Amino acid sequence: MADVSSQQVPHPAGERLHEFLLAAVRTGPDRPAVVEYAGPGDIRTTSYRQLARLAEEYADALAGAGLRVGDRVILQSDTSYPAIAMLIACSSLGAAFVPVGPRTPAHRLEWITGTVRPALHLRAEDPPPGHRSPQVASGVFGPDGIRFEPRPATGRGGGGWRLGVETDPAYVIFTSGTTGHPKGVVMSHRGVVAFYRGMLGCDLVEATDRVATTSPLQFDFSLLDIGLALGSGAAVVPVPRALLPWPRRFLRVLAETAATQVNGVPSVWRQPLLREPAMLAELRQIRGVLFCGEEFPAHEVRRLQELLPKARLTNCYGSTESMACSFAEVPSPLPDGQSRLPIGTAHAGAELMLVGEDGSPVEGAGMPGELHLRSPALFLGYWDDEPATRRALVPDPVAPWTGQKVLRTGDLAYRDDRGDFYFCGRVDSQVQIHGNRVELREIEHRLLSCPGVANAVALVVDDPDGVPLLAAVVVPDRADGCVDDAVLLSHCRDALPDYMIPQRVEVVSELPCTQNGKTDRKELAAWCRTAR
Ligand SMILES: Nc1ncnc2c1ncn2[C@@H]1O[C@H](COS(=O)(=O)NC(=O)C[C@H](N)c2cccc(Br)c2)[C@@H](O)[C@H]1O
Repeated sequence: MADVSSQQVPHPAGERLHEFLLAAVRTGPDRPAVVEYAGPGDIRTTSYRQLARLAEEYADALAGAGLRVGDRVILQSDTSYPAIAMLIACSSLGAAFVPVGPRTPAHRLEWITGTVRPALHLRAEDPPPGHRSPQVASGVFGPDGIRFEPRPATGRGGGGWRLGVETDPAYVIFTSGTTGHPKGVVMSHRGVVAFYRGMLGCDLVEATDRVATTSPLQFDFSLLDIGLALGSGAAVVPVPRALLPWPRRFLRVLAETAATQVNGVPSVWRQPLLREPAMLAELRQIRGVLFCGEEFPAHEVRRLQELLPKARLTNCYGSTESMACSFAEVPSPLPDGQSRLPIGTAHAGAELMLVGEDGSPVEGAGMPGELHLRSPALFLGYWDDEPATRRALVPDPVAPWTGQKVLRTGDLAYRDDRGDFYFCGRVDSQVQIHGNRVELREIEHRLLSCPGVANAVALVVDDPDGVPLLAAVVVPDRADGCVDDAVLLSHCRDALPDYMIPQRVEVVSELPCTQNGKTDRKELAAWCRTAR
């Protein structure tokens, strides 16, 4: 029987993902590891011992089917007890898992399959009808084991047997790529565990906590939640994704599972804040809220702080190429007039620095620069894409002669006089409007500060004659769904130069979101081109 919890104590610096995630099985085998909401009044709890046992069962079945170190496994599932056991099993065999959502479009699945050439495609039980690559062995897995269809050939030829090591890929996550094809971010065991160790240094969670995760498995935020909970000896609470759009059902899951920490992108809070504030305020057991992925509008942060005064809000910043890299506690209450949240400084063991357009470090407070990250948690590279990797992992601007590579984030930020960083947009979201350099985020912050506005995006769209113009898409925070354009534009004129005043205002009931819950700016730009 494969022993995934690795009884021998691993070298403290040499842990792989499964050893990190199951370490608590030695100190509290019967403590809850996963708490699942199966319906009103139906809460199912799995202990660390049970999780380790299912992972061992999976690992034995996968090894018996010929899975080897270095193989890739497509893991098509939401976050769940079996999915967590499966990623632990893959890790123990040295196989990299490639998480994809249950409803991944066929062409995307085909692209990913053709790119990573997986040995196996595993789908959670009762999967929705979807794409299957006939040439890839596949199986369905659940709490009772794996059912292979048809059973993959065992003992496949070619390639020698070897031990898995910490520098091997632990997973490959596909993120949207500017080339129109997704890019595979390859993270090693060493990188993930280094990130987890840095995160645990922030003391965000205790062993008695229950960490609700609202992100899909293919978004590495879910892997943060799993590592944060299991690495702390606490429990993971997967919030069923089908319930997320319904605030009352979402909040009921948090209540019935007694979640004490709730993690997710800012947009998961928009509807509960607007439609169920009283129900949210009753969740007094929530002592922590962690969010990441994009800026959380300040007025929504203030509202959340009013409703959950005991909760510690943490703004987590980072990109999939390093999982994340900073965890900043949000001041409570957020000072009046402060519209930006700090992203803080890098977690222990990593360092964020600003680099100017001339490639030299930017030191002074208030001076903008591009964030670069020096860290042991950097990704190995983009799968089979050396040119893209070289653009992301660049020579250390401070000491290029050392050969150390740092991550060029593409994010703009500045330091305050205490040394905390503040995100201020993407390098590529700087646009030129009639020759003027415009930072779209600056316009968005002004729009968001206008009374009656719940959310807003500024973007450049071409008018019918192909001339670029500045558009604002605004979500009202009033039930009547109205926003007075004149008031909005006058509010902008009070603070922005003429060339930054939106030339077009569209009002929508809500903004389109990506699979990961972030505002989908590409979709919005396409919509603006067709609107009117
Ligand atoms: N807290 C912020 N304020 C503002 N802008 C943010 C924040 N966190 C990101 N971003 C933006 O999102 C970009 C990256 O996008 S990404 O690669 O899809 N990854 C993500 O969003 C999620 C990212 N992997 C992540 C973040 C936290 C925890 C985990 Br675990 C994972 C960054 O480069 C930033 O532009």
